[in-house]
Amino acid sequence: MPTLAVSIGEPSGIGPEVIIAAWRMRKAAALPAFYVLGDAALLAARAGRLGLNIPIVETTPAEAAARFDAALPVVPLENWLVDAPGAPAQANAAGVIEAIRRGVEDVVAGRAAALVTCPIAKKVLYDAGFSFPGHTEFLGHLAKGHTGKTVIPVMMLTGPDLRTVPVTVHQALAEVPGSLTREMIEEKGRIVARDLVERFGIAAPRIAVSGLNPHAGEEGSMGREDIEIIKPAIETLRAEAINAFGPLPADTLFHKAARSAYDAALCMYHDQALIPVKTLAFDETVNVTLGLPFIRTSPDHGTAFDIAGKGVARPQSLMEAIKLARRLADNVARTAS
Ligand SMILES: NC(=O)C1=CN([C@@H]2O[C@H](COP(=O)(O)OP(=O)(O)OC[C@H]3O[C@@H](n4cnc5c(N)ncnc54)[C@H](O)[C@@H]3O)[C@@H](O)[C@H]2O)C=CC1
Ligand SMILES: NCC(=O)COP(=O)(O)O
Repeated sequence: MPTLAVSIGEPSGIGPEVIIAAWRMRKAAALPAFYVLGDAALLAARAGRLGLNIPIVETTPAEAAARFDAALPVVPLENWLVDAPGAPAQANAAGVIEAIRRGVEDVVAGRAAALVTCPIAKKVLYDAGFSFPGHTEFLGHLAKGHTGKTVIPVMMLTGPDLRTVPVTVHQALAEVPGSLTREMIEEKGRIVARDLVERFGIAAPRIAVSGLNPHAGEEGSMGREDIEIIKPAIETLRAEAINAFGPLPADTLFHKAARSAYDAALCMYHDQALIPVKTLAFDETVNVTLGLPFIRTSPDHGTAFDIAGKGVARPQSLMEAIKLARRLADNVARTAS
């Protein structure tokens, strides 16, 4: 069984040090084997800054699992990365993008079982000409390039007690009402329902759908999107035997009793989905992309430039992302065999 690929993400953020910390905790945490698509010199430099002297080995995806116990396996990139914690450099952008692209190539070719991505600094990449809002959309584009099929990548945050999916993702709040469509809600609802069954093993997923406006629009008096866009989308999903229900007022969707009524909440915009799950379990939550022809997970946090290089970044979310990637890849392999 192939091992997991981990893309290094933004080198000036906490990615390199949470990778190092996760590898150091591999035995205690029973972490599945992985290799880093990155730069061994950068990882050694970051370890040195933290007063650590860890063995790092340059290797290949095929040999990484056998090396994992004794050293942190690194599959080197063609682009060089500079270690400057807290000070992102545009010069690193090519390597950051290469790591993601190479990870997808490895998974598609069967050299890796799944891809785990460390956080990128979106603005740094935009300034270097990167034209995708984030990993999610870039991975959809790469997947289409490999398969020739249209791919709708769907962001889901999954924590111990809550899964949430933003229907609109990386866009200005002012643009959300105008861009929200019935088709978008239906497409994402279908993918969530399918992947909860096929990847997460939930036989009959229950999908709560939030409203957009306060009180889900208060019968149209506080906005009409809930009635005109969200409700018809739910009806379509239900007609397809998907157990979606709502639109529900978002302010009462996430308390403990409410959470027990669904397996995932389909939310209308980024913060509506991400605030509750990160507030409940910042260190345990994982970002997973549904709808791709391969498994991709990521820690829920970002680059955390404010603490990069200080040795205080917690690796738990990355470790959960690694464990989930392994579990999902194994589920998919079991179903296919
Ligand atoms: N998957 C990805 O590539 C993601 C990338 N980002 C990017 O990260 C950058 C910074 O985003 P922010 O909103 O500031 O969020 P952030 O998650 O980087 O930081 C928010 C706060 O949480 C703290 N924090 C984050 N992770 C931590 C950890 N593992 N241990 C201890 N403290 C931690 C930080 O120090 C900071 O105070 C942005 O450019 C954003 O686009 C954000 C989220 C996900
Ligand atoms: N806020 C979530 C986030 O920014 C992660 O985005 P992506 O890079 O996984 O698409």
